[in-house]
Amino acid sequence: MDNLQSLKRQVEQCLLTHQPNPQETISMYQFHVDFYGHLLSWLKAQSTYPQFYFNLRDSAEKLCAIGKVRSFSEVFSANQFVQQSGFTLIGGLTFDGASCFYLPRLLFQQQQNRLTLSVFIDNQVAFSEEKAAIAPLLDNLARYMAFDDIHSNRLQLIDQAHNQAAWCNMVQSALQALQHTELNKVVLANASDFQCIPALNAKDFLRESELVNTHCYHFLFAQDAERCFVGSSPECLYQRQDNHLITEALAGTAFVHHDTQQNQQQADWLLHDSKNQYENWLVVEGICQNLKHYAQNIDVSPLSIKQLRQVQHLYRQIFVELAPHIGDDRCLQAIHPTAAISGLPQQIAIDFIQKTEKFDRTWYAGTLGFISPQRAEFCVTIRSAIIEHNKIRVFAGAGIVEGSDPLLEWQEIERKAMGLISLLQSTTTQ
Ligand SMILES: C=C(O[C@H]1C=CC=C(C(=O)O)[C@@H]1O)C(=O)O
Ligand SMILES: [Mg+2]
Repeated sequence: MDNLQSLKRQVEQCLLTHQPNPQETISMYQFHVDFYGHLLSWLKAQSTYPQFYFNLRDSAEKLCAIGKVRSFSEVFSANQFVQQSGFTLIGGLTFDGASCFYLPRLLFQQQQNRLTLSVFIDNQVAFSEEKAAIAPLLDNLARYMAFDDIHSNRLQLIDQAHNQAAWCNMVQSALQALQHTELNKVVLANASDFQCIPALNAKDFLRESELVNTHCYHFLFAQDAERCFVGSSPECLYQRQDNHLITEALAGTAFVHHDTQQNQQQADWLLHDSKNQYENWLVVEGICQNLKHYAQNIDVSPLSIKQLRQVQHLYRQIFVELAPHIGDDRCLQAIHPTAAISGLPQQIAIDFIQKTEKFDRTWYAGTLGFISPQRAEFCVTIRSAIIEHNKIRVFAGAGIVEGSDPLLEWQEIERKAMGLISLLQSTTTQ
């Protein structure tokens, strides 16, 4: 018997015997099975929202969730709930810092081929209502939907928040601000809207991205059936195990060449280029400044290179020993948004972005991940897109510092966007 069928039976059985315990506001039931399917193919067959998928960059671990039992619009209360209940919350922060954390109805955690399903039941709601809410999820629990090939889907560029000329003007005004104000760095971004024929399924798209955009986090967050935020990001906001936190500065970019020798030359150039070194160092400085009040110790690794499919980046890890009782609410608020996506000084950069960019970043350059009592992990939601019916909006940004060349920064954002766009056939370029 398929293992999801067996999971479904176990959950059904459990609901038959569930006795709401007045001491327990929320009950959690956990089930374990071997699993050889793909959680995105399972998610594709589900019709309950919100939907969440998080494939971790540095380990063979995936989280996948549907439905919602509790939500938290403040990180403080989200963290408090995690500490008190011991449950895992998923979600994150938009670029602007709006918080969206929740306890899902069903949470799958996959480690290699081992799958754990947690089912949450709210004891503050009549059990008959809970059963009625869970029934449609149970109906679909053992279902998958095969992935469709997306290679023949065609993309046509229909609009851009900033075309090349407008982008260059925007970078020029940032360069002026760098000269005449306290601003040291600002990360500017663009949004490109494509029509996709036929309409694109976000799960097919992310599956394709997982296959080729390796060494990345892969994430999907759909609050409803209308639109879905997806992406494959190389950047970790932080990972925490007890009071050991690792964060990073990923900033400074060169293209990737197919020729190995030329690629190595690019990497060598990037490692020694002062503009890119400065772009990266400001991220380290921003993170260290913001974390110093919460840390007992901070160590910064030497510069290295993170190679991706289209671009390569300067990369430093930052190892932090947190002071006692510092929760993920403080960590998130201290680290997000880093100077890799906002700039430095942080508030001046954010103000500049808000008055200059002609689109709303929403979840682009935000963060998604999970919080549990022992561990937490979040990625920075760059290299991302919003898929809405037959439209896809792709985001890409670049750090502007003294010495930035507007046209080179344009090429940089276009190349970053290619990480996702190249998964489909692009028929128009501007
Ligand atoms: C803001 C983005 O990239 C950041 C991460 C790595 C390198 C960057 C850069 O070199 O400009 C950016 O700071 C993006 O991809 O949208
Ligand atoms: Mg750059």
